[in-house]
Amino acid sequence: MSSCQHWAGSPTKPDTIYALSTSPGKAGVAVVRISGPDATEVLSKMTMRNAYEPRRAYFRRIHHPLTGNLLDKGLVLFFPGPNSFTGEDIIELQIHGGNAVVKGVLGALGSIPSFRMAEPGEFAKRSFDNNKLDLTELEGLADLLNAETEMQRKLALRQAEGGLRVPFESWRNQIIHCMALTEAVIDFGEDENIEEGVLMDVNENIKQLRATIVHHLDDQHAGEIVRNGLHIAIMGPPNAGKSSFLNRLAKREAAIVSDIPGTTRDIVEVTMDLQGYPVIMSDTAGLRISDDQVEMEGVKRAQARAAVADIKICLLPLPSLKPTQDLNSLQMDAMVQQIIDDQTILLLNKQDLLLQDGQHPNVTLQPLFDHIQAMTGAKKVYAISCETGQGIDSFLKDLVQDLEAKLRPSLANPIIVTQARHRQHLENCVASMDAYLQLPEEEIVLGAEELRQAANALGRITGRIDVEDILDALFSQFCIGK
Ligand SMILES: Nc1nc2c(ncn2[C@@H]2O[C@H](COP(=O)(O)OP(=O)(O)OP(=O)(O)O)[C@@H](O)[C@H]2O)c(=O)[nH]1
Ligand SMILES: [K+]
Ligand SMILES: [Mg+2]
Repeated sequence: MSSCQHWAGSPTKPDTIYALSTSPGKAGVAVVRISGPDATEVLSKMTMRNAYEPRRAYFRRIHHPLTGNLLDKGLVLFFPGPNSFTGEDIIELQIHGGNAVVKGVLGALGSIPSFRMAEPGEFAKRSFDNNKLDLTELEGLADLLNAETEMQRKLALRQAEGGLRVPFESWRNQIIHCMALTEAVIDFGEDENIEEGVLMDVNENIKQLRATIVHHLDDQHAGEIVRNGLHIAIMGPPNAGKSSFLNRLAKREAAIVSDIPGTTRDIVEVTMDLQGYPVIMSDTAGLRISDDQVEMEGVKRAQARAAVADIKICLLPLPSLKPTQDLNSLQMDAMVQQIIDDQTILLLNKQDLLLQDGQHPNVTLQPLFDHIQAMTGAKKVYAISCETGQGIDSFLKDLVQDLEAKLRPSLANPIIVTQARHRQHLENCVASMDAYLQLPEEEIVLGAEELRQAANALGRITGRIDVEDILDALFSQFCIGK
């Protein structure tokens, strides 16, 4: 047995890292990934063979690299750097997914001095450090691992494949080119070495680029909505059936339902997949003035949630609106009315009670709809029943249709902002370009500085500039082995 000397780390040589890349727990197959300078060496030792062709699977006995004990049998693959995920040599061991097998293999790798267990996201970090992926691609990869709905998956995949890196880097290069031309004019003046009209061309380029970026920012926040979920708040007076509504959509008893007004206090959130759109639906406390301090805190939270929601749904108990009586006598609670705006959808609930009454089975609700819409300024009105489910499908159908109409054009755009971070830097970039365009020609030195700022803003998105703080936050989202 050769001594451990071979494996000794050195200050210049990075550690070889390893991790279980599949989920821990009993499974048919477990994948262990190894990346770093000693990866190929350990493959030879563990399989007692050399000469592996890249990216081919070999069925091998897998031994402890130091003691030679047999650990398992499985497939091994070799991905030579730099054309691997991390840019380093990578070995993948596909072993049996039993706890003891995995523990044995990880333990064996851990016994090698230059080897250590990877930190969460460390494979991805190495790939970034070796310029295999930029920051937007890494973010896309993280989003892909977190994707819950079809839309999220598509968007994340597009970004992980360089959908943002390519255009953002090209924009940045254009600005840098403009900046270089500007600096040439500063250094040499407009003498014979510099073509005439250079600054005019620069201005024209910057104007066009500015228009392009502004166009991309005008996107209804479609990418951010798909990535983070659409926030819908359910509001209304006590006992309107808000919690019943949430439960019906969630298809489970997520919130407590009772005939006691003031049942819900805390906000109850349910995430759901609405035809590929991720939605975060919040049930809130019934709006009313109460002596109960806890209930009032719930009402405060409801109002705060309404203020930040993308869509507000207000439930009202339909029987209480007395649809057969004189509509002009209709009164609405001030607190409820206050929360309704032109983006609010009104759902008049408990329609079943109206029909059950038998007194007015054929009553048309249209005059009531029109009246209440005019009175509140709401966007749309529907009659529903959480008891029978009546009307809920047609409401949902319209909701998805509206959503599609609003978001689809932006989602079809290949360059789509998916994070507030991107938006912020793009806005900064536009602001610097504006500052540049407003400067008189004599202020060319300041102008060059503005262009530098504009380029830096884009560099921050792709991770060319000031990345450490973002990286720490990002890599901590990855699990170990990614
Ligand atoms: N008949 C009938 N009863 C309903 C319907 N929706 C809800 N209810 C009943 O109305 C009562 C109140 O329902 P909840 O869902 O607790 O109402 P809420 O708006 O969440 O009430 P708070 O949390 O107290 O504000 C319960 O007894 C429900 O069973 C409906 O469509 N038809
Ligand atoms: K209730
Ligand atoms: Mg409730």
